[in-house]
Amino acid sequence: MAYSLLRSAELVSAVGGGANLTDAWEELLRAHPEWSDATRGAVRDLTWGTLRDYGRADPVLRRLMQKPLVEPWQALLKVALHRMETRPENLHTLVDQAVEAAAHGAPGLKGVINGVLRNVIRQADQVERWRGADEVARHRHPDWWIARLRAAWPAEWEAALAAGNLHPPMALRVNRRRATPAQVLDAFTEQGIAARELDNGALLLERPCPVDRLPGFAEGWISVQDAGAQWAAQWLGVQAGRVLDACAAPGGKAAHILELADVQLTALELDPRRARRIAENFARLGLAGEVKVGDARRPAEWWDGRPYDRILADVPCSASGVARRHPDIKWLRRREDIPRFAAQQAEILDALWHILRPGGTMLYVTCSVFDEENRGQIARFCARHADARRVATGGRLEHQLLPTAEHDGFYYALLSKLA
Ligand SMILES: C[S@@+](CC[C@H](N)C(=O)[O-])C[C@H]1O[C@@H](n2cnc3c(N)ncnc32)[C@H](O)[C@@H]1O
Repeated sequence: MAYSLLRSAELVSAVGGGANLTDAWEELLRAHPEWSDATRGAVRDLTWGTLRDYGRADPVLRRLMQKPLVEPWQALLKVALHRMETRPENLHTLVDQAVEAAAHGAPGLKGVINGVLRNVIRQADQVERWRGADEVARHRHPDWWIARLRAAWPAEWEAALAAGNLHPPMALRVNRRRATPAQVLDAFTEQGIAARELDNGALLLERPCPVDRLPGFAEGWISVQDAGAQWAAQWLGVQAGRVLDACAAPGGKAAHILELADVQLTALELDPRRARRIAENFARLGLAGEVKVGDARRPAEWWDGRPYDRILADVPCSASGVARRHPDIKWLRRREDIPRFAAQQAEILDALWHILRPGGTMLYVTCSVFDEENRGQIARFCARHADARRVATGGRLEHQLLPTAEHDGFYYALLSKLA
């Protein structure tokens, strides 16, 4: 336990210093090929959990300490507090393990760490009151994030924040070229895997499960894809013709389109490393689509001059709708990042509009919950382009999916270009 606490503290501390969690985690795994599944699981759970618990430690540590410890020891306290709150059995053993974690790297801090954590145990009721009185600790999101959501969604914001703190659900997309949802569910039942079908055909697992234990995964029957992302192919409404997925990696939505319709699809991606993952996914699923590396803002560099019938613009965004999967997002994003994302999205949309044929449609998608990237973005786009018309999908002109227990947060709006 001491070892896992320390490794997790180092990761939490790295994210606090601006590191991307996925990159830092992969680097750590490469450095420790000897780790057992149990060690990997323990470090991951502690780290992801502590980061999901944004703001829970601060009001406590602020009151119990005169000044923060140097890193990673302040992060060690946060990891320990997370563990104490989520697994309140054997608290004293946990404190001993946290002290043990400090013993080698910072023996001089053993006393402070011991004192702070034992105070947390002694003053448990007070600790709860401090957390209850602190909005950030209550909602586990940055204050500016809470304020934006509350202003935009006065009735829904609290439920959306609470759902954003849950362990993410695991949903699957069924490759309709190879199987039906009923066939997949039958195969799951035989293996004792509980799942159910949602409105849009996505399968929601009762409990997340490693993909290699899922029957049909290796055969390309299914892919992991959040249920909220599985509206894209349906709402883009593809049957035939030329389709561009302009921001395509790792290729989940592009593959879904190819599973549903015989179209000529180009999957464009700016990052060459990520573009390779699109090709790998197409190969596993037995799909034929063209993969191109290029910048959606600069069609002159990669476009063949023939307009597209349909464009999917699943643009880079704050990823605020999927923060429970990447909890470092809550620590790394700043309020001033949102207008930067919005400007980049507008640039992509404007460039893509020129290569859409008159009469064609473009589906705008983000995994953001912020208006500036969503409703506001589309309103500004329509004000700039007199030939843009909004088209209803699923009976509505736009869909802001806020995170729930079933799906992540997404925004969708379909635009058609006047012929
Ligand atoms: C939200 S993700 C796309 C997810 C993908 N559609 C799927 O369903 O699997 C956005 C992607 O756009 C890429 N991207 C960012 N800026 C881009 C640009 N200017 N042109 C093309 N791709 C870009 C990012 O590297 C990232 O892979």
